Amino acid sequence: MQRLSSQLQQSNTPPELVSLIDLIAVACKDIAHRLQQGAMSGVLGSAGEENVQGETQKKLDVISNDLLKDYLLASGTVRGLASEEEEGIVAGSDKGGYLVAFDPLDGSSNIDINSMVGTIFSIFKAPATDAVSEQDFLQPGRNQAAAGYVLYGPSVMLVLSTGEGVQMYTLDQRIGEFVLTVEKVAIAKDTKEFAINMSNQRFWAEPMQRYIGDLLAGSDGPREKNFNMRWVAAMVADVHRILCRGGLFTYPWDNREPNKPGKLRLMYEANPMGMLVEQAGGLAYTDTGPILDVQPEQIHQRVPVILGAANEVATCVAYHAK
Ligand SMILES: O=P(O)(O)OC[C@H]1O[C@](O)(COP(=O)(O)O)[C@@H](O)[C@@H]1O
Ligand SMILES: [Mg+2]
Ligand SMILES: [Mg+2]
Repeated sequence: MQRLSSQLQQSNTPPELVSLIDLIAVACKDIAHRLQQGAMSGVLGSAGEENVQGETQKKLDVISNDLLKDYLLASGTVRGLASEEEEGIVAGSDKGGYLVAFDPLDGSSNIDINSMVGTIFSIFKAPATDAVSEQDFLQPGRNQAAAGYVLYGPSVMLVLSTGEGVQMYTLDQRIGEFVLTVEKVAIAKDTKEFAINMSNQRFWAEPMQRYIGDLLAGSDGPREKNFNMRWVAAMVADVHRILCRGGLFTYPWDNREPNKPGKLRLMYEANPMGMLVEQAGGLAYTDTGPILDVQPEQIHQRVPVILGAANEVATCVAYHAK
């Protein structure tokens, strides 16, 4: 049985990064415990506040954010934090070598129906500056030192990349430790499964209308095969399915709010998932090219996302080039 920290110590991961990932794992075990207690822990429902993006915060969004913040800031390994639930960056220790961006609770509308949610994180090396600023975070995802998520499902799983492929760990509740359960994740290049919120169909741009239209036409259409569709409404769970059994996931631009480039956030949703998908042999694109090459302009920036099976992502992207 290979535990998370011993597995990381055996790889080329710097010791400070091992401690940081370990700490994120500890915070997520705490979040998992509160989720499992459900209504008994009094954490369900809305906190009655809005976050910086005008969305209602769930109590658990706030609790998960505070837990991660407290654990990480106490550690001394973190120079600064950025979170979906924090308007600006939060300064950490001057001696900390890393910056962490996170979505403390992804898919939070699933909490009240006891469905899957997760925590997504992205880690960069902190540049050598005197005082940490938002500018330090605005690095392309290609620079990530590590990225991953914890999925709170029937089992609690930590999925991680430090740039040497993607590993999956499962929380062994008997010993309270994440143990290695998948050593090398690989996404098949072709697929017959896609994930998109179909209720937004009439709002999509024309290339996405055409692409999805051709998938829906199945064996009678130009793709000459039938496609299945899934949508969990938690990116973390939809991407987990893709890492386990393949597929394509997209949250495209749509014209409901034309000024917003998409729904998903670059720094703590698209970038970390982009790294995992590329490290597993898939592709992760936005409308201008690979997600990991996007130069961020602000920490809460949104991007259209198309990721998963390499050949299918390339096909979808080609519709946009026509
Ligand atoms: O409800 P929709 O429009 O289908 O959106 C679902 C998407 O929204 C998200 O829940 C956004 O994440 P948060 O819950 O962290 O805001 C994604 O995880 C998911 O893919
Ligand atoms: Mg999210
Ligand atoms: Mg969230």
